[in-house]
Order: sequence, then structure tokens, then C-alpha cells
Amino acid sequence: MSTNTDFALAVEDLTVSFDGFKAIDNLTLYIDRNELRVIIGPNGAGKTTLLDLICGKTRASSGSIKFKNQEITRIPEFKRVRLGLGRKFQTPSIYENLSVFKNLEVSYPEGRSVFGALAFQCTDAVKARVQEVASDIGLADRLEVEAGLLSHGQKQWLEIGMLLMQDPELLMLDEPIAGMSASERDLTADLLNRICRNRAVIVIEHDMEFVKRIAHKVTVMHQGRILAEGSMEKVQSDPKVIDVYLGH
Ligand SMILES: Nc1ncnc2c1ncn2[C@@H]1O[C@H](COP(=O)(O)OP(=O)(O)OP(=O)(O)O)[C@@H](O)[C@H]1O
Repeated sequence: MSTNTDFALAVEDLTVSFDGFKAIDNLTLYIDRNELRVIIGPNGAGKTTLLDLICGKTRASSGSIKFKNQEITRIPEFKRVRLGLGRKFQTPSIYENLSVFKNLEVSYPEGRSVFGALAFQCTDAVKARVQEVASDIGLADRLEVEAGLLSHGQKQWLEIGMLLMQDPELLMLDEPIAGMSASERDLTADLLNRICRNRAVIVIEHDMEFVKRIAHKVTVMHQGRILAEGSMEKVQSDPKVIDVYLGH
């Protein structure tokens, strides 16, 4: 097992079986700090399952997951969140009837303390953090708008903002541009390029034009394993990748 302390994330020999079927099969993957990694691959390759294992939604059958060199394989999901892992699922889980401001405010870590969000005092520090995140996600002039009234793209950004409120050191996003307009995709690329300056980011994506614009490195998965890994140019010209994924 690796003892390297420099990686944001070290996944080693990871396997998960569902009734004997290995959805993730002895997979090893290292993500650098401040790296934006894109995971691609055909349907059923195991991409979502891999993120489920990293965030703690699914338990590994064997292998190891280390976050900033700390073993997290057996610890529960909420504790991984506290350690600095953030995961965004495909469908946004924002509070539609609250304002953008409130959505961000309740996502501030102390708002989730034992006293709960209701007793939570909105301090100047929280307000400043809300402002900062709101400008990061392009919603600084929408703070008083009810979240349910935002466009589809803006809702996705708000949810990313809610994760950013916790200042995660590893952020995982599953198909963040699904259903977005061309201009929303452009803005999302800018957003992702910005937020990976302070943290590692893992994105699952199918749109290769978008992948090109954001990926530092690309991992191609197939049947629960890694088929290829490296720069976009390298994986795009790999005959194995063309055969199982890009050629279709
Ligand atoms: N909880 C589960 N129980 C049984 N099988 C599962 C479970 N979760 C995932 N699988 C299976 O594991 C395989 C990998 O699924 P996964 O959703 O991770 O693929 P994916 O690469 O994310 O695909 P897509 O691009 O379609 O989202 C699939 O064959 C799926 O049916």
C-alpha cells in the first residue's frame, strides 16, 4: 500500500461486489491536490459507483480509500463530509422555497451544529462567506430570489455553491452540465476551472467538448476497471478507448 502523503485522494485495490458482480474491480486511482480529474466511460462502467464509494454512500467490499492520507474506507458518510469531501448528485437538492441567500447560509457548516439551522445566528463572517460563494457561482445579484425561480443551470450552480460553503478539499460532481444551455455550459466550465484552484475536483462527464475545456487529466473506466488514464490527447488517441467508448 502507498504511504504517499501528497495526494488529495488515494484509492487502492478497491472492489465492490453486488451479488457477486464486481461493479468496481480492484481499481487504483490517485488524485493530486488542486487537480481537476474527469472520469469518462460507457454506461455501466462503474463511474457513479466509484463516487458512491468515495463519499461513503456505498461500502467497499475490499481495498482502501485515503483522503489526505487518512484512511476513510470504513468511516460513515457524514464524517467524510466533515473531513472535507463534498458530493453533488445529478438532481439538485436545493430548498426551492428559500432564497438563494438562505440556501447558502444554511449550508455553512456551523448551521448544521447540534443547535440546528433554526437557532443559527447569521454572523458577519457567514454573510461574507455567502457573498464570496455567491460571486463564485455567478449568483451575487440573485441573493434574494427564491431558489425555485432560478433557471436549471442556476439551480445547479447554487447546489455547487452550497457545497462550497463547507470549503471542501475534494469536490465530486456527477454530470454537472446535463440539461444546460450552451451559455450555461460555458459558465460552468469557467466555474469549475476557478474552484479547482483551491481544491481537488472529480467530474463524471460524457460531453467530450466540455471535458476538453476542464480536464487536467482524464480517467477512462470500463467494466469497473481503469482502461486508460492521462491527458485528453493521450486517451483520445488510445485505440482501446476508441474501441469501447469514443468510437460509438
Ligand atoms: N446498488 C447496486 N446494486 C446492484 N448493482 C448495482 C448497484 N449500483 C450499481 N450497480 C451496477 O453496477 C454497474 C455500474 O453502475 P454505475 O451506475 O456505477 O455505472 P456508470 O458508469 O455510472 O454508468 P452511467 O454512465 O450509466 O451513469 C452497473 O451494471 C449497475 O447496474
